Amino acid sequence: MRRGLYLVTPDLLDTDALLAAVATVLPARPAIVQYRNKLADAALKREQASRLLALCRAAGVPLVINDSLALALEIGADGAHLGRDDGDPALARAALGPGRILGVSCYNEWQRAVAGAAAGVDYVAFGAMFTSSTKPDAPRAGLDLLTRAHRELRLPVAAIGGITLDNAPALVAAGADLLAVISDVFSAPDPTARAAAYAGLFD
Ligand SMILES: Cc1ncc(COP(=O)(O)OP(=O)(O)O)c(N)n1
Ligand SMILES: Cc1nc(C(=O)O)sc1CCOP(=O)(O)O
Ligand SMILES: [Mg+2]
Repeated sequence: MRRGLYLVTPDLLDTDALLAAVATVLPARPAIVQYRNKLADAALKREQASRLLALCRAAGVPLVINDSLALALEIGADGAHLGRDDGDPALARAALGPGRILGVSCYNEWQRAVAGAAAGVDYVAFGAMFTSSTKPDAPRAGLDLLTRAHRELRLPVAAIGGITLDNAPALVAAGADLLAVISDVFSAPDPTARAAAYAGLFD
């Protein structure tokens, strides 16, 4: 897995608008795109995820599905991202096989990262690193968790929550390999340039 920007999609119900938004940032070669939509129903999620998969495949960028291992398997996505209520990572690893990406949310809990590593995940994610307008009530995680995970787990470390181009260098310095971002890229005046600037942090 490459280090770099980990783009998470905004909650758009207009599928053409969603695809256009992601197409705009793919030239910046994000390390991963995650399909996340908290507003869509199951049928719309299936349609959006399938069309995003085709788009990301054409660009050579892996697409990971948030919340649903079943949807990831159904559409043949490149992986799944599981939160606290999204199932057992060890079972997900077995279902995905070794070749696809599995990530877990660890919030501010070190033990979740240790358990994820034991279950064979491909990355562990900590957050919220900063106050997030997308998820204002997310508990905050310290930079020390990134550093500890970088030192003690042989896994890529993702950071999420309130990340901006201004605070991102501190996360990379602390040990983050992946910067998971929604609003700072998709709400930027020039999302392509903003995504490229994130990629530049890993040169
Ligand atoms: C890379 C990454 N890290 C954490 C999350 C949060 O996942 P989760 O806890 O399942 O919360 P929701 O995203 O479903 O609101 C994530 N999506 N991606
Ligand atoms: C989806 C999500 N999960 C978080 C966590 O802390 O687990 S924070 C978050 C929102 C990320 O969006 P933005 O880049 O706009 O802050
Ligand atoms: Mg989730």
